[in-house]
Amino acid sequence: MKLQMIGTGNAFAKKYFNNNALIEQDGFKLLIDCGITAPLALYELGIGMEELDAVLITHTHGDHVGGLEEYGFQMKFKHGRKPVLYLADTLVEPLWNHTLSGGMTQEGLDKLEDAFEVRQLRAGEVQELAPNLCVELLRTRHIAGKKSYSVILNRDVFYSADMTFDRELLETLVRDRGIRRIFHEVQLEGPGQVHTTLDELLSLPEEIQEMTKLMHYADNKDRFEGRAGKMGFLEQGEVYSI
Ligand SMILES: Nc1ccn([C@@H]2O[C@@H]3COP(=O)(O)O[C@H]3[C@H]2O)c(=O)n1
Ligand SMILES: [Zn+2]
Ligand SMILES: [Zn+2]
Repeated sequence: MKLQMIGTGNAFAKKYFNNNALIEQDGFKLLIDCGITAPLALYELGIGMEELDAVLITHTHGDHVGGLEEYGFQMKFKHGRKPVLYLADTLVEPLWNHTLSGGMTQEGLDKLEDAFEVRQLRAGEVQELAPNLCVELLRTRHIAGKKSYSVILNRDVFYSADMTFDRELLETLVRDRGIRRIFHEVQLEGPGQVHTTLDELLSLPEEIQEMTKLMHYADNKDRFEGRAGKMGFLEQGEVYSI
């Protein structure tokens, strides 16, 4: 499986695109999150939106879903097909009613299913998306009143959604569920009210830090090079074999 971050920035980053990940397995391309900057980020990498086989979203913040209107419209009006959209069953209603309906509603486009081939996922259930690619959503804490789902890929890679620190979850995933790689969001400075701080991640056991790479960071990330213990930073655009 290959991972390429089309962006590694947090919601307010200007040097980095939104934290969205392109997963490739046996030629199948899955984009995890499609934020406001995703159309430009893909364009700069030379990847056409029509090359994506599916998009999966973790939660309904703009840096994770803000590019879906363009994606849906490009696919409908330029390519004449509905793109496949994976999301938790609980996000279908808020994604359409609170995010997309304003821009996308028109005759014949009255619900999410009119614009996308919607595939609902239930947290805690493993679902095969393509040959040799399965995912499981885990509900993780981000902001009160906002549902957010992290992703387990092929049963052994944990990709965090935006989330507050959850030491118990991370330790359990590694100890009991055989997770061998962790891609985790990070807030480099300040209190982690809705995100996980670098200091919190630095308090994890070394063997967990060694399997962890950081993403969703602020524009001043370079100041923190060498200050992330055994963890490294994911770099935007680079292709990783995972
Ligand atoms: N209670 C909140 C809610 C949101 N925010 C900021 O808004 C951003 C939305 O995208 P995000 O990537 O989840 O990061 C959130 C915080 O920066 C915040 O700081 N506190
Ligand atoms: Zn975010
Ligand atoms: Zn968020």
